[in-house]
Amino acid sequence: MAAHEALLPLSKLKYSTIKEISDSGVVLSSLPSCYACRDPDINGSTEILEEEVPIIDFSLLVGGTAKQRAQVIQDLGKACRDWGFFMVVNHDVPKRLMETMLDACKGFFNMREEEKQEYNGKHVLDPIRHGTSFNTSVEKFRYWRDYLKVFVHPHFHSPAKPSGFREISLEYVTRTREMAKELLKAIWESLELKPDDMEETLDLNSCFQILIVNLYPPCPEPELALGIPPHSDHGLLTILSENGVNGLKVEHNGKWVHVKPAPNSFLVNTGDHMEIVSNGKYKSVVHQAEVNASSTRISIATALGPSLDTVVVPEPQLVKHEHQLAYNGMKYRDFIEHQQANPLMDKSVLDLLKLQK
Ligand SMILES: O=C(O)CCC(=O)C(=O)O
Ligand SMILES: [Fe+2]
Repeated sequence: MAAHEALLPLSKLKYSTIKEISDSGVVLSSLPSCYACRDPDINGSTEILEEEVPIIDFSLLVGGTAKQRAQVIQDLGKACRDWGFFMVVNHDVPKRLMETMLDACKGFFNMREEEKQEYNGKHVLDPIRHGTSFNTSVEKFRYWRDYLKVFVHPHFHSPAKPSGFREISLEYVTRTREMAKELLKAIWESLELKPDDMEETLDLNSCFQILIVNLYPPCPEPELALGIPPHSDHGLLTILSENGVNGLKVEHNGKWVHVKPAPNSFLVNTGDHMEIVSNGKYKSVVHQAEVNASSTRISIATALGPSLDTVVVPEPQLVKHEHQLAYNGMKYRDFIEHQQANPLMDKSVLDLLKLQK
């Protein structure tokens, strides 16, 4: 890329993905203007909080004594109330599976652009989508990120290539779904709701699960760009792992916290549907992904929600206690479509459902 291409506006950019830019072999001395989505004078001054995120020991939840399980449920409740975010350690997803899944994801992004493009530019509810930024048809700027999004439950989908991706991703999403369901059950209990009601209320047998793989290649001026802008996730819980390169920031008490996960841990955040079903007791957490100048970051997010046809409303028991209904419901499919078809921004769809307090 010639030096002057760094100044080109979006409409003139000849590369379609970040991977293509970084593979082109030209060293970018500055960021192409269409990726300069933030003003360092403003963003540089947002306060960063150095705080440890809550840690949940999964082994004590599923294999501990009754007392230990009760303590983890209490800790989960506190993490959801105070943060909407926690790190899960001692889980039962094999380390080897986490590693092979990362390799399979690298394999996908390393395929030729023409092979990946088979999945480009389709409807936001298509079961397999590869793309760049978030939604380039509605964005003013681009984000420094390529993605692969795959619907994996109740119907499992997978790109046909690279070889092995289907088998590995099936195992990965199955194991992470089982873990997410255990966490959901415990969170439900922390709200003092009956666990038996959860499956039915959220139609979890047909729960919607999506796999999102994010690729963030090194960026020439990372302080001007973003991988993903501040947003909340649409589901109940999102389970995230990464390739050892940090970049996630979560909002906590009005400030940003850099998250540095322990090796082999999962990062878990509450989504908009957790906020709705809990009648606002457990808020979905706003988070963003930063990029850096030296290393490629890959994150693997898998989000679990109710079934696509469910209209989640606040649990009646919680409304009774708090004497006020805080949210309207919306069919989950419509909620997702709305979020994916518009610029990604904080809690924009959830805000539509909020009732005046
Ligand atoms: O890459 C990350 O750390 C965050 C990804 C994310 O927020 C998402 O995929 O919704
Ligand atoms: Fe997210």
